[in-house]
Amino acid sequence: MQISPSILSADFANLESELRRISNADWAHVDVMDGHFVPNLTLGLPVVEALAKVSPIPLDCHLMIEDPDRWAPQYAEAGGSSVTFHVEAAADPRAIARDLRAAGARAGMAVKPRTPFAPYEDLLPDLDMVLVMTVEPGFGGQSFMADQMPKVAQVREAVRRHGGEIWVQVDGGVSASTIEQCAEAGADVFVAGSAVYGADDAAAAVDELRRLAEKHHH
Ligand SMILES: O=C(CO)[C@@H](O)[C@H](O)COP(=O)(O)O
Repeated sequence: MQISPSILSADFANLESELRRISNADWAHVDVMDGHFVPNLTLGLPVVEALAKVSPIPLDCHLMIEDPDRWAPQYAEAGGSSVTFHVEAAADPRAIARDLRAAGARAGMAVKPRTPFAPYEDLLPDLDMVLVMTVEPGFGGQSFMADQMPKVAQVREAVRRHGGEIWVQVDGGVSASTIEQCAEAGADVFVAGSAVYGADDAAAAVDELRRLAEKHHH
């Protein structure tokens, strides 16, 4: 059970100190957006490289970009301990996952809300994490899509059948009022942006999310 606060809702002028506010979290979720795969533009390789040098916790890079086949391994080399690409943008998702592992990162594959998981189940042996988006990617602060919970349960079941340690991550609208249904459905890594960075005490928000998710840990 792990908490990965999204720095999309942090103060981008002070990212080093914003990372220190969440040093009790397991990961710092870094939203890389290219203005093409999603209609928003955030940061890229040089910023990830700089953050990796100062972050007290490992970086969980979520690539919302075109051509992850070309770029994803470079985020591992830049210091991303976990790197997640979108299957919708991938030409050869298995090759990306293998390249990520070869570069020393955990390999994550993300699916947007309208993308089914079943066609990609055979990729599980090459994956360390599946990210089920619970909003349309692109922006923080959107409403949680509870209709994605059956997909979370489906991924959890596939992971159980497959065996091994593959994490199931949820991202988008995760807060104190929605995290329990995610955990109940089978998620074990929780991304939360506005629920953490919008709180006066970000570390306390992380602790509270962890406490709520642990109630449903199975
Ligand atoms: O990837 C994304 C958005 O595309 C997320 O990481 C959001 O940034 C999460 O923000 P909240 O919904 O928790 O505010």
